Amino acid sequence: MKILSASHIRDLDKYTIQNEPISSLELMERASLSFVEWLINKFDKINKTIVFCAIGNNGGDGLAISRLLLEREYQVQTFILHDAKSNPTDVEINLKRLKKIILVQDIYNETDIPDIDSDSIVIDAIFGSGLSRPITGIAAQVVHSINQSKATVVAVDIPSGLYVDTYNPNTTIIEADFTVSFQLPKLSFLLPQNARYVGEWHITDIGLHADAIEKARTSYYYTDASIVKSLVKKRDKFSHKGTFGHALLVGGSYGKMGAAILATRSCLRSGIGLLSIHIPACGYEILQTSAPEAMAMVDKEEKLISDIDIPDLTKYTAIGIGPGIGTASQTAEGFKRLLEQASKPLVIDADGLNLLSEHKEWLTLLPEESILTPHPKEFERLAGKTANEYERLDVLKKFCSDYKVNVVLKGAHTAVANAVGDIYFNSTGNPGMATGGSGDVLTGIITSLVAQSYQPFKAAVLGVYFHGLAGDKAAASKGYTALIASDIIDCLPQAFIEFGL
Ligand SMILES: NC(=O)C1=CN([C@@H]2O[C@H](COP(=O)(O)OP(=O)(O)OC[C@H]3O[C@@H](n4cnc5c(N)ncnc54)[C@H](OP(=O)(O)O)[C@@H]3O)[C@@H](O)[C@H]2O)[C@@H](O)CC1
Ligand SMILES: [K+]
Repeated sequence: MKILSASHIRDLDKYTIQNEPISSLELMERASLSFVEWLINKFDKINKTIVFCAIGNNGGDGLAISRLLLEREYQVQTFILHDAKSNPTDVEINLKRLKKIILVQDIYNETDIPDIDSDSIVIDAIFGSGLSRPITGIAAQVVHSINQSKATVVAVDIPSGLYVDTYNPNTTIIEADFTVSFQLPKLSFLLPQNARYVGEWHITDIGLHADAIEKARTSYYYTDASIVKSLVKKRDKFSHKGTFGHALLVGGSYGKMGAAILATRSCLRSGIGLLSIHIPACGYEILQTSAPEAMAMVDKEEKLISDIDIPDLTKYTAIGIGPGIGTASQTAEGFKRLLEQASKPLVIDADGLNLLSEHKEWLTLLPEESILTPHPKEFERLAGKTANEYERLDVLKKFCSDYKVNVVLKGAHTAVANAVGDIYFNSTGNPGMATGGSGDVLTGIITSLVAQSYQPFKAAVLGVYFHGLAGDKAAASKGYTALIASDIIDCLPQAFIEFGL
């Protein structure tokens, strides 16, 4: 799915009305109906709904939602906040329609704000994607009352006060439990700093013009199943193990062989043809017993990786390095030599990233299109601090462009960025995956996909998606608390099978 800016959404709205047999009023009705259907489906029992509207189109949705709920015999109280401007026509029509059924109560000042019962559902239809400045005045007081209440809050399209795609310095924002958004996810939903405002979010399809969505230019995407389907390559019956590449993984040190093993096992489970592992000598038996499908090469050092003196690097179709290697000076030397010798993109994780942030001058040695997989703290060490997560996206784009690399910035919606400024936010995964070794599993998956000749950025997008999907399948049987990294590997087959792979 594409993620569009507020102005693109406005254009899309206009284009749909001009090019489809639908009026703006009908589109408002369709959006409102999709919201009501979601709400009724979600809550078995609805005691009372309190709908707060302003006079933009988001408020118009609120008025139509009120009517649709009343028609379905739910108890509804509707409040409307006025400002000096006249209402847009569709809002005016919906207000008239609603006033025929119930009394719509005006809010002009603080005394007009109702008490909000804890067992009610508040529907926030104050401001939507047309918010153009921070909320002040009486609207801000309404937002505070809603936030202070114990009621369940469901936002229409976007929590009032939150911008679609830019940073909110002001904090007068609805803290919704749920957000039901129309057609496309909004950039703000994907940034952890907004989680407390957005709550659990859902998208409803309101039939905005598909061609216009297709043509809209954006650098932000939400990696869903349809994107994944368009990227994956099926195996044909004449393929042999040479077709699926030969990966090299460099990992492990004394006490951290587990990281190398996890990456090895996930790489094997992700379709690799052949896999060689370079490990410290102490890891030889561990590796041969826990992953007999892989070929082991040992370092001259017993407990750590030093030389990475690997003959004929060119025979490997991908190289992954980092899991469990530590940051000893001999390892750093070996890592640097690998950077100098490698001509194909590398996949770099964990201690590999720490070595890079300790030696930033090595960033220029990275082969083009390499994939770095930092979590936010590691990224901060590599690229510097940022004031907020919107700014971090800009820094992420610049970093990728400066060094011509791909970065997988890990998080709840992992962001995969490339050198031309595209960012794909992931849709799979769960909090149970924040567990030791999860990152090593991801390194193995991405290395495997690069080795199978997926273009590195696509390999990263797919790897992140399948890692999350396997994690979701693991969580379905193990739950979040008990989930461990090996469970993710165990569920990779199911994740691939879901896409016919
Ligand atoms: N996308 C789609 O296809 C569809 C969209 N639909 C719905 O439309 C919504 C977008 O509607 P919208 O553009 O009318 O914007 P919305 O947020 O309701 O109000 C903006 C109004 O408030 C004003 N205003 C702004 N900030 C303010 C502030 N801080 N304090 C006070 N006033 C402020 C602003 O005025 P101005 O900026 O000109 O001063 C303007 O008058 C969208 O979220 C969705 O719910 C569906 O109905 C159908 C399909
Ligand atoms: K809203």
